[in-house]
Amino acid sequence: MTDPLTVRVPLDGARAYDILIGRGLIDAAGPHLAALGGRAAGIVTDETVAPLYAERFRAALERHGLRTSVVAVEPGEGSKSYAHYARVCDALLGMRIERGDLVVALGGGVVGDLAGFAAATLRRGVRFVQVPTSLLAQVDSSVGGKTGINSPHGKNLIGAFHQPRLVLADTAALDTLSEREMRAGYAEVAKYGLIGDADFFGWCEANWRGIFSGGPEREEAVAACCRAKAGVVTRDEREDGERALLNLGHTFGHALERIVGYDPARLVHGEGVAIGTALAFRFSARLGLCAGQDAGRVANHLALAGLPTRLQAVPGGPGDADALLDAMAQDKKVRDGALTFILARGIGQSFIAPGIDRDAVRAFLQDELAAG
Ligand SMILES: O=C(O)C(=O)C[C@@H](O)[C@H](O)[C@H](O)COP(=O)(O)O
Repeated sequence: MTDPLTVRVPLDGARAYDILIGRGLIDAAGPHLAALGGRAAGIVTDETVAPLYAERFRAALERHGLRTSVVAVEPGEGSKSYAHYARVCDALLGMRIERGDLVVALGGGVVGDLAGFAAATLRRGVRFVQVPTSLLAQVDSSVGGKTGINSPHGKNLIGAFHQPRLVLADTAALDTLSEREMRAGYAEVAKYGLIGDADFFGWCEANWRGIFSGGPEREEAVAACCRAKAGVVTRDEREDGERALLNLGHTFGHALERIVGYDPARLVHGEGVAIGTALAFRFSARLGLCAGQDAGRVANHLALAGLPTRLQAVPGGPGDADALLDAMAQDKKVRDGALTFILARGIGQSFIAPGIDRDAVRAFLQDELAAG
């Protein structure tokens, strides 16, 4: 393999860590994990990823003296549940994973969030490594230490901040991703441009096909997103301020995921984010904050990449405006009962907008639903 790109997340002292990005890192993982110390690695994965990579990954670690065991959950958001969390914790305990050992997430965002939460709580905290195998996890969820599971009340409502010690993003793993999962991850790539980097969004408009097809644009995009996220997380690790910007599109998106019961046949996270991002821009335009032209440009680009941008695109329907508002009421950004949205003054000019009036949101959603 060629030398991977490295992005540093410069948190305090020993909590700083590297994100390595490149093709072939799954097979080359041994020395990187062995260098962290520990005798054993408890690998958490899912039943789609396991047959593709688990044996190769285990062999790579065992060649470097690590004892390995694997627990695989069902693929999909449904595994971010109390029942699966308990199963994973008990499996890791059954493997005798100690505090000095490693819990490793080998998979997409669901596996990373679930394994990370298990690592955060097992023996009150075991060291954790992310080996993300989806675009979404490589550009976003594997970095920054947000871990957790869903509740019937809403998305990611039970969780902990637990930073990984290392992230290995093997971009060759994306070659086996379905077109749909690739698109879903791309919604988070575009998000980084829309939050604070208009040039990066322009670059995405020109280069997104290369990310999908596995050209050098793929590593460039993963590194650009990780660099942006590393900066935000280092400045505001626990989301007291700026980090909330990373939630662009997520207030609407999480509500949609809850409405479909986290059913991946209807909606996956990135699709919810794509619809939510288009809505956030149209809502900003309606409030007179950003030009309608910008909202149109965002929706056009997401649609060109094959992503949904309208509520009506949710199979089985998105519920009515009140159902959506009800789902949003449990958003973690709610303060004193009022909704906080991430809105935009233009492309690359997102900002945190607290105290958003529910009636304004209801009227907007009703118009969106009526637009057909
Ligand atoms: O890392 C963050 O901070 C994010 O908000 C990134 C999001 O894209 C990601 O989906 C995150 O897991 C959502 O977190 P939540 O706090 O809104 O549940």
